[in-house]
Amino acid sequence: MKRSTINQAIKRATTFFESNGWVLPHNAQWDVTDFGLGDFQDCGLVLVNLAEEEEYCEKLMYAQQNQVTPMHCHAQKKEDIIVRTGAMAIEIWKGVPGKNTDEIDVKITGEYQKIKSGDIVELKAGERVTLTPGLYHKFWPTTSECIIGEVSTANDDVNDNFFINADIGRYSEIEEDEQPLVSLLSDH
Ligand SMILES: O=C(CO)[C@@H](O)[C@H](O)CO
Repeated sequence: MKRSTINQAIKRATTFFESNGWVLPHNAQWDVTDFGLGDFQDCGLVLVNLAEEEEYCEKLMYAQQNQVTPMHCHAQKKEDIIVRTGAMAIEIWKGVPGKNTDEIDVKITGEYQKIKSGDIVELKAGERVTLTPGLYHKFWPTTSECIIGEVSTANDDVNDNFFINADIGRYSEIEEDEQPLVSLLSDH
């Protein structure tokens, strides 16, 4: 991924965060990824790790319409994915996508709902979904821009992301075509 694309994504996310009243700490831990696929606009995510503790983690994320965070699950992490501004869709599977279309009980905005494995759940600002370990998920904004929160148990992006697409690498290789605006989590 080009450093210029990363810089531009950070500028755009910052503008949208600010215009929606989200103030970041001076030492914000930025993480921008195209998941190693080289097509950031279609498959990418901007993340800021707000708190990363042994017991819990909080992130703020930004994506544009139809920019997908690809299908993955976590073996350890339980997370709430929360729409802060805008709206998004999230596809949820009980196990490996396509294999199981059973009904599953998923907590949506604090209340269990029965959905079919593989269903796409639409969430608008203020709404959240609780993803337990093993639930595969893929999400994308349905509005031009979207701020997405994540509150979870311990986060380990190096060892606890299991993507369906074997070509995916969680952190992108960076092509240094201009000076970094900020250093990313993956830079150190
Ligand atoms: O868990 C999520 C989204 O479900 C993010 O925190 C990961 O960083 C994506 O790889």
